[in-house]
Amino acid sequence: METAIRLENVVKKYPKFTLDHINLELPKGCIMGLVGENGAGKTTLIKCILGLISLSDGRIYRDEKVISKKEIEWKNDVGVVMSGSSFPGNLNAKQINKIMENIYSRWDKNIFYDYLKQFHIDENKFTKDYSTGMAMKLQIAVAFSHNAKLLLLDEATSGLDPVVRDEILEILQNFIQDEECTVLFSSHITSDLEKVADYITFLHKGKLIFSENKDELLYNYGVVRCSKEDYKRIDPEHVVGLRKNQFGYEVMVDNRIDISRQNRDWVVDSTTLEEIILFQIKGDVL
Ligand SMILES: Nc1ncnc2c1ncn2[C@@H]1O[C@H](COP(=O)(O)OP(=O)(O)OP(=O)(O)O)[C@@H](O)[C@H]1O
Repeated sequence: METAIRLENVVKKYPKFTLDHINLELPKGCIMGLVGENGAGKTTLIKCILGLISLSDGRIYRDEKVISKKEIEWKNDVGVVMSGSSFPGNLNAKQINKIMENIYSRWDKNIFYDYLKQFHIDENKFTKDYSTGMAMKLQIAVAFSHNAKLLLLDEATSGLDPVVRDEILEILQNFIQDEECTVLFSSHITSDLEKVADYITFLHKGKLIFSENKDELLYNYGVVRCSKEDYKRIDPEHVVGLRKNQFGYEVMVDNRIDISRQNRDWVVDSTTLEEIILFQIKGDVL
């Protein structure tokens, strides 16, 4: 499978935080969900890819070429939605359309106006009078209207109601029908990622914990509910998290099928992305 973006030993150091030697491949034609607790480094990673911040070390490749900030094509090829950023308040969507026509060589006014209609955005309303959801929807409309090949969405669906979120997930799935198109999508709404992501990348305190195919992840991971004695019989190599409660141990393992075959009387449940993350972040010390 071809790679859209590759990070090689990427380090970004801030005084109290380090994005720590990230090696990551984003395959073309896929949606990758980026998860992690507040402050895990998701936005920092997206900003590194966009070249908005300089790297302390490492390299980022696009189509196997090192990304240079000066590349004009790169700007045309990327659609970006960052939570917290917005258009100047004294502009309306009509004016934004004019500005974008001058910025993006492949800007498509018709697509933009179709999204405005779909998202119920009044083209004459100034963005200062938008609700949070509307401001996000406008950013999304812009990101989708210049025939980008890569979409980088940072918390793009936060603050949106379930109906609009669903619409956006559907748009993302349609977008990657073109095998040249790729999405990196950070979100705390793990159910959204479970619905649409092909890969899940998990950052924790600036480190990459895993980047895996979502279906394999959900197939392989599971929770064993057992006694302390049984817990000791599980290969520690496969234990990714542990919770103790009054009834015994809950152990997150990454070889659910093997364990349930080997121990037919054990309770081994399938799990969710949210559980996998919670076990890793909040699990008891192994
Ligand atoms: N310009 C900066 N100067 C210093 N520290 C920074 C800067 N930008 C980000 N950080 C720190 O880097 C860490 C990671 O922040 P980042 O925004 O990447 O996390 P995140 O995973 O996107 O979090 P959230 O889910 O809350 O958006 C945080 O501790 C943050 O304070």
